[in-house]
Amino acid sequence: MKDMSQIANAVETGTNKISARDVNVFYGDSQAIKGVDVEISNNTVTAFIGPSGCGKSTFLRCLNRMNDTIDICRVTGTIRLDGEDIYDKRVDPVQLRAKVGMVFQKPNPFPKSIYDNVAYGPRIHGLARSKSDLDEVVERALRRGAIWNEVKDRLYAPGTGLSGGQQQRLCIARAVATEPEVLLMDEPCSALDPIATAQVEELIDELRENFAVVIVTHSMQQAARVSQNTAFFHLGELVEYGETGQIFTNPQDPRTESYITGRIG
Ligand SMILES: Nc1ncnc2c1ncn2[C@@H]1O[C@H](COP(=O)(O)OP(=O)(O)OP(=O)(O)O)[C@@H](O)[C@H]1O
Repeated sequence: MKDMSQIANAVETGTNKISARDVNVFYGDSQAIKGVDVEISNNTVTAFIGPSGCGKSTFLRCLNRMNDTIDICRVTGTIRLDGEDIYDKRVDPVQLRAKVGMVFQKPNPFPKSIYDNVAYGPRIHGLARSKSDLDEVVERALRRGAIWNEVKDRLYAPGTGLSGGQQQRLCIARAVATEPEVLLMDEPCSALDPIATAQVEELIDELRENFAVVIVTHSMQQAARVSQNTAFFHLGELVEYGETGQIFTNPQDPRTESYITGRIG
């Protein structure tokens, strides 16, 4: 078993955006995450992989305090964003989630127009001073979501009327509209067909220019295609963390090797 400081220091590319130390998560009496240490780099896609139930989504939700919304969930340890403890009592979780945006497994546009889906966050966070400001914010976000060309002539049509892949890119546009610094994606392609998946994967690669992206995926091929760093979780532990190429070609822990060769999971 690797020393935790070795795991924490295993990835040295880029600057660290998020630093987690000794994170434990409990649902009631049951422990879902055990002593996780990890550094998430800026301008990098970090993939969380591991068998079903190993805690990937639970740990991802710690990074923007989405677990706060689950009554029986308790988080201990320290998670810092740019050095600031995100669990400090003075941190407003709503402001935090504007900085650390999230995209879910199933595209979940609001029952509003395409425009209003994207404008929602900037409006509540006061990011636009006028209608023309807001128009610009919406256009920039839709361009970053790689969906502008498909929707620019129907901005006032309902977001729910788009195809699944378009809805997911709309949700990505909605998440980036508040100018977050980190984008968390929980299996963002699992409800999409291969063409829409390829479009979203291409988009993820572009997004890392501006954000730290963390993606939970069941697909090792996807992790290999989109990420620079990979963290392998097993039974609530972070077993191995390193450059994606190294994790897939030269894993150091036998559990990682078993998973990537299909023997567990
Ligand atoms: N809201 C919840 N209440 C109670 N237990 C939960 C809750 N959410 C997750 N768990 C438990 O925590 C553990 C980790 O679950 P989690 O969903 O984080 O794993 P995962 O690796 O993301 O799984 P999957 O790949 O299947 O989505 C599991 O044992 C799960 O049953």
